[in-house]
Amino acid sequence: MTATRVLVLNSGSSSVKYQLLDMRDSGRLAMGLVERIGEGTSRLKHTALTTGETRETIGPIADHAAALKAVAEELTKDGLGLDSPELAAIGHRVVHGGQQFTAPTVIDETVLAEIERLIPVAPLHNPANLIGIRTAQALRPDLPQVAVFDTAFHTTMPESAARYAIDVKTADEYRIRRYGFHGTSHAYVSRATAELLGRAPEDVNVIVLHLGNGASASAVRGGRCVDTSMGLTPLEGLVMGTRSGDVDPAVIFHLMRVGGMSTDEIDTLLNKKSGLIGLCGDNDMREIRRRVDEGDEQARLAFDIYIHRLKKYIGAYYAVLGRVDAIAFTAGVGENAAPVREAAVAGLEELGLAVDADLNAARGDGPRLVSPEGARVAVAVVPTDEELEIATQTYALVGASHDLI
Ligand SMILES: Nc1ncnc2c1ncn2[C@@H]1O[C@H](COP(=O)(O)OP(=O)(O)O)[C@@H](O)[C@H]1O
Ligand SMILES: CC(=O)OP(=O)(O)O
Ligand SMILES: [Mg+2]
Repeated sequence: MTATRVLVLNSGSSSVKYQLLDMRDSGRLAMGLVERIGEGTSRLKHTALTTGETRETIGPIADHAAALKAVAEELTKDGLGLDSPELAAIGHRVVHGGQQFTAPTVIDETVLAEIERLIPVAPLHNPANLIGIRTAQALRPDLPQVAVFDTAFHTTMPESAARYAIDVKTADEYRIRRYGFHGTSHAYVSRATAELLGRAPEDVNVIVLHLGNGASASAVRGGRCVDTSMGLTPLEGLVMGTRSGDVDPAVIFHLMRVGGMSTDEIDTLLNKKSGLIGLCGDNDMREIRRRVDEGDEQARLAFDIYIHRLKKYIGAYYAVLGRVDAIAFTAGVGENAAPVREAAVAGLEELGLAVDADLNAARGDGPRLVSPEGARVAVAVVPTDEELEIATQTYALVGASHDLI
């Protein structure tokens, strides 16, 4: 039997998203999400697309290993268990791959050691990714496990964009540079945007705005990333759900010297208690918009700061690219929050940027244009699909060799 299925695991700091796909037609067989891992009331939502059935389980799931075992049990109930001979590989999202990993990679002990070495620069993400890999290896030791790195797409950035202006010797010793993240999404969305325009990716310059709980922008010239807003870690750049994005680094010295705060306290402050939640107590854009519409001043200011930063990056990447064919909004906020898209391009008509109010307000599933007809720069909503991209890259790497077995 030819093995054509790929299981994709996207392990976040407190969640696991997963999809099982059949790569003959890239169709989804099952998908789901485990949320609030390690909290009292974890939630597993599983959908078998083969039957259309959805099951939801609420109850404690102590850690990522327990979460993956619960996922494996759900798949087994639908006859899609991990013991299936049709499974060709398991693909894992790995957030930090440093400079070394520029492409999807079959995981061995050396790769695992490198992912582990990078934990200090992705403390929220790489540990969860490692547990996902080790648990999957224990369940199917015979299968190829593939790492698809968030950082890989950004390794094409020129040194002028990737380097910080700090002492070269120190930077090299500690490998301090801009790595960038969400690369799988930036790659998928920039390609899908070119397709939406009916043009080859090589001919198109796109600014991709990945606005989820974590958020990042990238400048993509002819299919290659030339700049991105996240840096050494996923803390830099845009205002996010709980992360500050850009701050003057001296804020940290000030909090240490004057505020008496420890390194860990400042790390937690900037990664978990800042961004939208730090500014107004909510990190969900739906709730923030509801409060703005009710006249809540604090939510209004949080929204305005979020938009101001976004607009600065649009302007910066416009300048980096010189010519922009499209701006693509993606991820939870980018795909769903029409007021964010409208506000982000408001006043940029001189740059050829605008949204059509009706198109922008309309809902839709697939990629779509929201700019007025004939606009110089296309403004698009392009749903991301990191799991499909990971499955495609995983199968491209191992599918062909597996067929020979
Ligand atoms: N209908 C909506 N309107 C506005 N914002 C939304 C909507 N749906 C989701 N979001 C936003 O998307 C965020 C989650 O985005 P997502 O890309 O799933 O993030 P992550 O992958 O980082 O968990 C939510 O926190 C919320 O702010
Ligand atoms: C790298 C990163 O920020 O990922 P996420 O948005 O999933 O937290
Ligand atoms: Mg995400």
